[in-house]
Amino acid sequence: MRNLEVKREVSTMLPTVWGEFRLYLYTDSIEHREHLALVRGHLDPLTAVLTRVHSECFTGDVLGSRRCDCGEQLHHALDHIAAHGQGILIYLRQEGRGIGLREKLRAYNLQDQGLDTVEANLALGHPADARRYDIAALILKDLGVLRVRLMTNNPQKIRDLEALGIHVVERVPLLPTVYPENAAYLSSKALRLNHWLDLGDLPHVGLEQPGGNGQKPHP
Ligand SMILES: Nc1nc2c(ncn2[C@@H]2O[C@H](COP(=O)(O)OP(=O)(O)OP(=O)(O)O)[C@@H](O)[C@H]2O)c(=O)[nH]1
Ligand SMILES: [Zn+2]
Repeated sequence: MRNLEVKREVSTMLPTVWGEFRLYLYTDSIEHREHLALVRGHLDPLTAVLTRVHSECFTGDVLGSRRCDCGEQLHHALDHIAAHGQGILIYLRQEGRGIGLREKLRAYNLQDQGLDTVEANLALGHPADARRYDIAALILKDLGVLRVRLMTNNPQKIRDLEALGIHVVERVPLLPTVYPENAAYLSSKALRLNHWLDLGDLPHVGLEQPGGNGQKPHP
């Protein structure tokens, strides 16, 4: 089998609502997908860099879907990087936990019939999570980054990056808002995928907060 490599194809400046970033476009040598790294500030190889490794979610990231917390996590990660003045967001093209958009939308229909996010993937003949982080590790190494403060709630992502030679010196939580439309999905992430999410501690909108004092909208 061919060795996985990433190739830096283009680097350009990108002014955004979160300020100015350098945007790198990489291709991988296996599936020839285009992955992105958005870099703010000077990356000091001796300092652990505030980093988000984000998996593509067209419905959440672009359309603002409330079925999931992806769009909010993306924006929170960019808020943190902007506030810190330095950091990296890697955008991996592994839509739908690696099963692709078409299959994710089919999985949504199964979830509407009562399956949870894991059961729906399995019913369609896919693994619960088909993602890989080796491309992210190679991009970080290409950028000279071996130590990160990783913005995530996903313990598996940390284990995978550590196994690939990226030292996660700190986990920075990304706490989503609980809406009626994503409550079941967030609790499946906690219970079935072991994410560090305690729904009782999260801000709730349009739902009674379990053990809390009612509605607390996200600022
Ligand atoms: N198959 C499937 N994929 C989903 C579903 N909801 C979100 N996704 C995808 O899941 C990926 C994001 O994964 P998450 O589990 O939300 O988060 P994570 O990246 O593992 O963990 P964090 O670092 O904490 O965000 C994106 O690729 C989304 O498209 C779903 O119900 N089914
Ligand atoms: Zn999503």
